[in-house]
Amino acid sequence: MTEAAAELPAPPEQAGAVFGERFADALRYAELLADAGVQRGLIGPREVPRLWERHLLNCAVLSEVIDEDVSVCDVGSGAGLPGIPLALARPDLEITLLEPLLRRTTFLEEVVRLLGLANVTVVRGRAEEMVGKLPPVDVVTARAVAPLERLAGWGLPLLRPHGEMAVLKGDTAEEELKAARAALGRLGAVSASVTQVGAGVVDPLSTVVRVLVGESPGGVRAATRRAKAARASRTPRSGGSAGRRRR
Ligand SMILES: C[S@@+](CC[C@H](N)C(=O)[O-])C[C@H]1O[C@@H](n2cnc3c(N)ncnc32)[C@H](O)[C@@H]1O
Repeated sequence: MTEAAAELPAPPEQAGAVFGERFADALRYAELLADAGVQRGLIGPREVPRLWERHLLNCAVLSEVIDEDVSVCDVGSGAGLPGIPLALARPDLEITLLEPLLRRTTFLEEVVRLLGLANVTVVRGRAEEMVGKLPPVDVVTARAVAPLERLAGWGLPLLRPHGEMAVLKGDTAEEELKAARAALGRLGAVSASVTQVGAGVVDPLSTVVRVLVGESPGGVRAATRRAKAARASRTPRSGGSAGRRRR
C-alpha cells in the first residue's frame, strides 16, 4: 500500500445507505482512487483523507435529481467523478463516461472491469467532437470541467430533446448561471436553476446547476446542422461514398 492509500479513512456511516448493495464496490473504488489514482496523478494525495465526503458521497447525491432508468453522459469524467459513484448508487442508469485523456480512460476501463459495472461504458473523446457520434442522452452530468457557459456549449448538444444537464458546482453556481443565461437560451435551454442535494448525507450540501432543454438541444444552429446531416445521409450523391458502395 502507498503512503497516500494509508490515509484513506473508514467510510462514513451514510455510505452504506447511499451505495446499498454496491457498498463493497464503492469501498473498492475509493481504494483504487487512493492507490492507483494517486500514483498515476489522477487525483491529488491531499484528497485521500476526504475522498468519501468530498468525492464519492458528494457525487453520488447527484442521483437525487436524476429520474429512473435514464441514460447519462458524464462529460470530463476524469477518474470517474461523478459518473462512477452515480453508477454504483444507481444501477438503473445507463452511464457513459466521456473523457479525452488516454491515461484517464485507461484507469476508467480498469475500474469498470474490476467492479463489474455492466451499466457503464467508457468513451475517449472531447464532448464537442461527440455530437452525432454518441446517441443523444437524457442527462448530461459534469463536475469541475469548465465554466458553465463553455460546458453548456459542449454538453447541451449531447442531450435528446427535453433532456437535462445537471452540473455539480461550488459557491460560484449562482454567479455562473447569471453570466451564462443568455448563452443557455441560444443553446436551446428552456429553464435553468440552482438547487442543493445531499441533506443528511453531505455537509455542506452539494450544489447542482440544472439546465433543461427544449425541442432543439444545442440551439437552433445545431438543430439545423443535424437536420442537414440527416438529409445528406439519406440522399445518395453521385460520386459520393453511397454511389461507390453500389458499384
Ligand atoms: C479537473 S478534471 C475533473 C474530473 C472529474 N470530473 C472530477 O470532478 O474529478 C477536468 C476533466 O475534464 C476533461 N476535459 C477537458 N476538456 C474536455 C472536453 N472538451 N470534453 C470532455 N472532457 C474534457 C479533462 O480531461 C479532465 O479529465
